Parts: sequence; C-alpha cells; structure tokens
Amino acid sequence: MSDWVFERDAIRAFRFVRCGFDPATGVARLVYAFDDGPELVETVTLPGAPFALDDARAAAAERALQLLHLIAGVSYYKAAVPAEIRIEGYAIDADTATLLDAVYLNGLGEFAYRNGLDLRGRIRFPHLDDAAAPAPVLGLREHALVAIGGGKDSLVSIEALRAEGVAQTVTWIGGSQLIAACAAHTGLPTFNIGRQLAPQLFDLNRQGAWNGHIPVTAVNSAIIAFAAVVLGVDQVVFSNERSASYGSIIPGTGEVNHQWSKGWAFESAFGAHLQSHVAADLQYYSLLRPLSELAVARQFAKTDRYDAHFSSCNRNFHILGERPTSRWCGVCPKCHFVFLALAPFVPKLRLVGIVGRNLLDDPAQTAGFDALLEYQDHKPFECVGEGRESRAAMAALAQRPEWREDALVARFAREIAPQLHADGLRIEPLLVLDEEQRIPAALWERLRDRFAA
Ligand SMILES: CC(=O)N[C@H]1[C@@H](OP(=O)(O)OP(=O)(O)OC[C@H]2O[C@@H](n3ccc(=O)[nH]c3=O)[C@H](O)[C@@H]2O)O[C@H](CO)[C@@H](O)[C@@H]1O[C@H](C)C(=O)N[C@@H](C)C(=O)N[C@@H](CCC(=O)O)C(=O)O
Ligand SMILES: Nc1ncnc2c1ncn2[C@@H]1O[C@H](COP(=O)(O)OP(=O)(O)OP(=O)(O)O)[C@@H](O)[C@H]1O
Repeated sequence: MSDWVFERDAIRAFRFVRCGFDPATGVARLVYAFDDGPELVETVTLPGAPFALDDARAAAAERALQLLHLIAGVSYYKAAVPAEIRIEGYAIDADTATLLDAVYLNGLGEFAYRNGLDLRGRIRFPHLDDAAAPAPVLGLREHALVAIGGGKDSLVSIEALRAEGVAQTVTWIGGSQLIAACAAHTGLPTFNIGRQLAPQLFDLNRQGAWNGHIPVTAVNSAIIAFAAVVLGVDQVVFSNERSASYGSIIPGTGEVNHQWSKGWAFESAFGAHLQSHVAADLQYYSLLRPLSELAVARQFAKTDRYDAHFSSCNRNFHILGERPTSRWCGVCPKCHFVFLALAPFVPKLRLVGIVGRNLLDDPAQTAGFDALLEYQDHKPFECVGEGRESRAAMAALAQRPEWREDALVARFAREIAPQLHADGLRIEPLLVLDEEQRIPAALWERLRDRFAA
C-alpha cells in the first residue's frame, strides 16, 4: 500500500475519485481514496459483454453507475468516517445528496452503535443547488431482474412471478456456490454479476479501521439497477418483507435496524430516485413488501422444490474465511428464526430434514430463542422477524401436539406466555397483507389472492 500510512483518526476526507464502465468488457471500476492515500478500486463485472448501448441508454448507464459509485462507497467510508466527503469528476444535486445522507446514516446505524460513534450531523454529501433534469423514459423491455440470495424469500418471489407469467432472469452478485445451485434449480435464465471489493480494505481492517455492518442490500440494489439499464430491462425485483422495516429496540439508544436497506424507507426513496434521476421507466420494488416474515414462511411452505438447496444461514456468505460444512449452522439467529417461522407451516419431519435437527428441542439454544422473543434481551442484529412474530409462532406451536413437548416450546408455554396478553400471540393478524408497497399495480392485483392464502 505504498508508503502511505493509514492513521484512522487523522484522516480528513473520503474521496469519490471516479467511476467508469467499459461496455466492451462489462467491467465497472469504482474508485475511492482517503486524503492523498492510494486508490481503492472496487470492480463490478457484468457477464455477456460486449454491450451495445445507444446514446440515451449510455447516458442512463452513466447516471446509474454514479449512483452505484456513491452507494458502494459506504464500505470504504466506514473505515475512517472522516468529517469531509468529496465527490470528484461529477457533481450531484440536493435530492441525490439527501438520499445518500440517509443511506449512510441509517445504513451505518448498527455500525455506529456497536462502535460507540455518533454519525448524526457528520455525514453531509456535497451538492449543487440546481436540481438535475428529470430522467427520460428509455423504452426499456418488459423483463424482471430478480435478486436471488439463496434463502427462502427470493425463492418465494421467483415462484410467484413464474406463476404470474412474468418474464424474469434470476440475478445474483458474487461467487456463492449455494446461490448458484438455487438459481440453477429454478430452471430460469440466470445472470451472475461479479463484485470484488478493493483488496486494500482488508489491509485497512488489519490496521485498525473502523469496521462493522454496512447496508449491503443498498449496494446490491444499486448494482442490479445499473445492470438493468445496461441490459435494457425495466424491473429490478427484491424480496424484502415488511418485517425488515423494524429494527432492534436498544434501551437508552432507540431503534437500530440491521436490515435498514431492506426496509420500506430505503425501498421507497431508492425506487423513486431511480425513476427521477436514472430512467423514468425503471421500476425497483420488493415483491414481498406486503408480507410479514411469517406470511413469507407460509408461502415458502407451499413447495418443497428447494428444500435440498436453499439456506437462510448467513454464515454461508462470508467473503473471507471458511464456509460452514453444513448449509445450516443451527446456532445463529437466522437459523433459529427461520426454523421457528417455518414450524407453524411446514410439517415437522420436513423441517427437521431441511435444517438437520430440531432446534426447538435443544435447551442449549434457549438464549438465542429468548432474544428472538425479545425476552430479557433485544432482537438480534440479524435478518430476523419482529419479536411479536416469534412470540406468535411459539404460541401456535404450544398448541400443536407434535411440537408442544419440545424443550423450548414447553418452556415458552410455562414461563413466558403467562406474562403476555393472549391477543398479542395470535398469528392471523400478522398474516394480513400490507398495502404499503411499490409493486406494479396490475401485478399486485393478480398476486394479492395468492399471498392472502
Ligand atoms: C456474511 C456476513 O454476514 N458478513 C457480515 C460479517 O462480515 P465478516 O467480516 O464476518 O465477513 P465478510 O462478509 O466476508 O466481510 C469481510 C469484510 O468486508 C466488509 N464488507 C463486506 C461486504 C461489503 O459489501 N462491504 C464491506 O465493507 C465487512 O464489513 C468485513 O469487514 O460482519 C460484518 C460486520 O458486521 C457485516 O457487514 C457482514 O455483512 C455482509 C456485508 C453481508 O453481506 N451480510 C448479509 C448476509 C446481511 O447481513 N444482510 C442483511 C441485509 C442488511 C441490509 O440492510 O442490507 C440481512 O440479511 O439482514
Ligand atoms: N448475493 C446476492 N445477490 C443478489 N441479491 C441478493 C444477494 N444476497 C441477498 N440478496 C437479496 O437481498 C434481499 C435480502 O436478502 P435475504 O437474505 O433476506 O433474502 P433471501 O436470501 O432470499 O432469504 P432469507 O431471508 O431466507 O435468507 C433478497 O431480495 C435477496 O434476493
């Protein structure tokens, strides 16, 4: 890393140096730096090059690339969180700055909390006073790039879109074999985007950089939106459920949402921004926004097509280090939650077969399930449903002969449920669909009945 020394607390500025895309190779380069330190270069590679773009689409691709550059910078900015942010080579308007201020502040909420940092008032993207010209209609082809993450949620979306006859390409970022296997198992066209973080980020981490969670869904969304413009298609579909909009309530701090960029605040702001600043006919939406985690679990239970392939356990998705030998580690909050959320809807034998064991009959996992229930702990910083969903799922299992003898279900019925109001333990109200979403109206009309049952 040359002679430059990373002194985290002495760094003054984070620089967005430049970004560029080569349609001949499909490689986008996103370049950043701290002060006058070495360039940090992240690459994003779209398969299928060369790409031929007419002038209007090339201009829109440039706008989408700049948005990606700005959002993906969060991985590097976090290493030092300097007071100044500089954008070189292009300029942004006030709307774009407002979006970025929100993505960085809220998306780094867990990072800031865990590191004892207060980023409020610190993150200010510089901007011009003039508003950008409204983005034009590009005449994009009707086709959906559907993000797949290897877990249950995106598979529910993919099957719903298939049933409704929506043309889709299953799209993912990175080299996960697990996601590739799930994608292949859909039997649909696939699109695997390469992403390499600047390797120096890991050196900075070793040298004492601030480190922690980043809003990875915002980054993935910006990558796929850029790909949609390059490919000339009109929809980017994610599978973020309603429950993702609710964070963990931390005594003395308030709400901290690990999943902020999976929430409605990000989806609504980012989707509107793409239409006003990138292409007026580019639609970004989450197909599962009207559903709670329990409602998604109910949908997933309807098919066993992916049982031997999918996993919701995030330990499968580390960039560095060893991958788990089993698809489900069985001890992390996501394994706990997905087991609990599926249990009311999936036959017990099938569920134990998927995860490899019965997590609800293992007293060693008591603390993990207590956190999900928000019992003597807060909801874990993970992609898990609301506490009321976990409590309602447990309460339902406590009524089922096949589950109620299991150690953690029996303990819930004996020790926790008596302290709770019975009305708050009903599953049915949590399965009601929400109308706060941005799914194209005609599609939602067709989907509503499917998701209501
Ligand atoms: C796989 C995972 O859960 N990783 C989180 C973990 O990182 P760790 O160091 O254990 O491993 P790596 O993921 O290999 O990361 C190495 C370093 O690189 C940084 N980094 C990674 C990706 C990126 O886009 N930018 C980065 O800067 C990372 O910070 C490491 O220093 O712990 C980290 C700290 O808490 C998390 O940030 C890692 O989370 C990944 C970014 C990740 O992809 N996580 C998803 C599985 C995830 O958490 N999804 C959320 C969605 C949240 C959202 O708002 O988008 C969810 O499903 O709830
Ligand atoms: N590597 C990836 N590439 C593209 N999209 C991704 C990737 N990882 C996650 N996503 C998308 O981000 C969103 C949130 O991911 P999340 O992990 O919650 O979903 P999932 O993997 O489909 O299901 P589960 O909640 O069971 O893990 C989903 O829309 C998912 O498709």
